[in-house]
Amino acid sequence: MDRLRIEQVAYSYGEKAPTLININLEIKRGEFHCLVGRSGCGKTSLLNIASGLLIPDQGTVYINGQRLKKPIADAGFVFQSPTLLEWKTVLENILFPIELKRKSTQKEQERALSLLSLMKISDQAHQFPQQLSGGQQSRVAIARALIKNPPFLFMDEPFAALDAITREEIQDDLLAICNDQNMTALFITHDISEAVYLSSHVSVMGKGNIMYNKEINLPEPRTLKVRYSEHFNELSHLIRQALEGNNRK
Ligand SMILES: Nc1ncnc2c1ncn2[C@@H]1O[C@H](COP(=O)(O)OP(=O)(O)OP(=O)(O)O)[C@@H](O)[C@H]1O
Repeated sequence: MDRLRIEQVAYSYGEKAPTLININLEIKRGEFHCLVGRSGCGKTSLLNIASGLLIPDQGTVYINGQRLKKPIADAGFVFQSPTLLEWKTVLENILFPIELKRKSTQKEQERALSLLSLMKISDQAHQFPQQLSGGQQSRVAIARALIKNPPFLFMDEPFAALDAITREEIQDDLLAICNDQNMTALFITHDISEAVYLSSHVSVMGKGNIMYNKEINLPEPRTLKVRYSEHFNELSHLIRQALEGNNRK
């Protein structure tokens, strides 16, 4: 069972005041967990600790009960900027995490093609990144993160640069893949609606701490109807209040 548990984690950059003070968080297999919080409160630092890119000064991160001491093997990452290799085609970019170490197999190439199809960019397979729109580039970055069928997906504001409609479409496609593959995801966003729509759980961070946790018990699959429902608005309002510090866990 792929499960991530963060226990009493603290972290400081050098001599600076602590960035993370006392973080406790559990993400079970198949959960989609969003982190929201004001700029500079420590979301990226927490994601880096959760994925093993940073090692905490105090406390422990457990993966399936084992203490995490290095980056999680084969975790998928997507960042705000798609960071694609300009001299490689879309298909080559998606296969790159494999080709970095060895030649990809026929099965892996088929998986890349099926991810292209799921991400609705099959027609762009042999194009280069600069020939794609921002939304298409984000889709390539997601497909690349998924090529090794990772148990964990870490995403740091991956859709921040996209227009509202493109963003909603990619959210639906991402959710379909995560549900299909029972992926465990940690996702950072500044957008409350995005957090509520995608998540099974939302955590609101204050400065260095998690101030509020909310299970998002909206119906699955998430649809346009869910997005405009009264319950969706109530949940968004609760998160908003928590961000303003008016709502404690
Ligand atoms: N490599 C670093 N060296 C020193 N300080 C850092 C480093 N990375 C982050 N910080 C500091 O840690 C604090 C939290 O930064 P972090 O990027 O984790 O916040 P965030 O909530 O993700 O912000 P944003 O929403 O703006 O991306 C900030 O005060 C930042 O200046």
